[in-house]
Amino acid sequence: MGEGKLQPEARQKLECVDLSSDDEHKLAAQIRQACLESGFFYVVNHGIDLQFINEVFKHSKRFFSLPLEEKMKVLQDKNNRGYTPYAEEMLDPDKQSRGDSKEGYYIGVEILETDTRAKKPLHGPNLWPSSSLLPGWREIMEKYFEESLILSRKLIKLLALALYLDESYFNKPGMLDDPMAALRLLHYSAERSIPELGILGAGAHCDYGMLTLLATDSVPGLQICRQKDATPQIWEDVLPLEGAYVVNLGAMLERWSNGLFRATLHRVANPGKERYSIAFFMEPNFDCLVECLPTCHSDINPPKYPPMISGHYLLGRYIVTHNGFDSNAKSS
Ligand SMILES: O=C(O)CCC(=O)C(=O)O
Ligand SMILES: [Fe+2]
Repeated sequence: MGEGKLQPEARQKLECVDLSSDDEHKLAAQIRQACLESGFFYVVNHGIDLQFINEVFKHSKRFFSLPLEEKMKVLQDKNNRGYTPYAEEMLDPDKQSRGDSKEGYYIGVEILETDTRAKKPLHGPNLWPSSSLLPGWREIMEKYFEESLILSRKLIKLLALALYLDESYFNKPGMLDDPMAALRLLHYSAERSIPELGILGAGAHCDYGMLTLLATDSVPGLQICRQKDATPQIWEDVLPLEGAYVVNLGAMLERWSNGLFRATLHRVANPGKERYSIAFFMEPNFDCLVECLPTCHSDINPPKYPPMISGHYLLGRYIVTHNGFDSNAKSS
C-alpha cells in the first residue's frame, strides 16, 4: 500500500468508490451499480491511514515468520479465533485436491469469559501471541480492528441508501450492534496454483456475511467469476490497486437483498509468489434474522430465500471449510 490521496482515474474494471466525496447519494448510486453487477468494488480515500495499514502488514509478517511451534501456541480455538495452519482451510472442498496454500490468523470482537455473550458460539476472548515475542502486536491489531469497523459502518450506511432504505436501516437493535466481525491475517505460500488440478491459494467461495474489506500486498492472485454456473467458468483478475480496499459482499447481504446485490464467487490463484492479505469480515449479530428487505420484494418478485439466523449460517460454513474448527465444542 502506498501513500497519498488516490484519484478515481486509477479505476480498473471494477467501480472505484472515492469516499472523499460528500455526495452520499451519488456514492450510493455508484455502489448500487457495483453491487448489481458483481458485488465487488474498490474504495479509495477511505480514511484509514496508508502508513498505518503498512504497519499492520509488517506486524502480520512478523507473526507468520515465527517458528511453527510458537504459532501453534495460539492455534484456532472453539470460537474460531487464533492461528489456522497452512492448508487447514479448504474453501471449496468439492473441487480442491488439497487445502488452501495459506495460513491465517483470526481476531474477533474481544469478549471476556465473564461476559454472558461468551456462552454463544463464535464469541469469546481473543488469543494473542506473547507480547515478549511480538511487542505492540495486540495493540496494533486492536486499533486496526476498530478502524475497519468504522469504515464498515460507513459503507453499510451507503449500502442502505443503495438499497433505497433509510441510511440508518441497519442500525436497528439486533442487526449489527454486536457484530461477529472478524479480522483475518492471511499469508499465502509461493506455491503456484494449478486450478485445473484443484490446487489454489484460496478455493472458490463466496464470503458469508455482509461485507468484506480486503487489503492486499502488490502480488496479484484474487480472481472473480461473475457467472458461477457458466461452463467454462470465466475468471477475471482483481488486481491490487495501491492504497485501495477491495470491498465485496457476502451471502447474507445477497439473501437480504433477494439476490439483487451479488455475493460473487472468488478465489486466489497464486502466480507463484509469497503473498499477504488482510481481510475484515463484517458479519451481522449472531441472532440477527436475515430476511428479505422491504425494498427488495414485491407481488411480482416475492422473497426467494427463507429467512435464516446469521450465526447458524456462519457456523455451518466454518464447519464445512475448517478442518481444525471443532463445532461440537460449543453449541447454540
Ligand atoms: O486474499 C485474498 O485476496 C482473498 C481472501 C478471501 O477471499 C477470503 O479470505 O475470504
Ligand atoms: Fe473471500
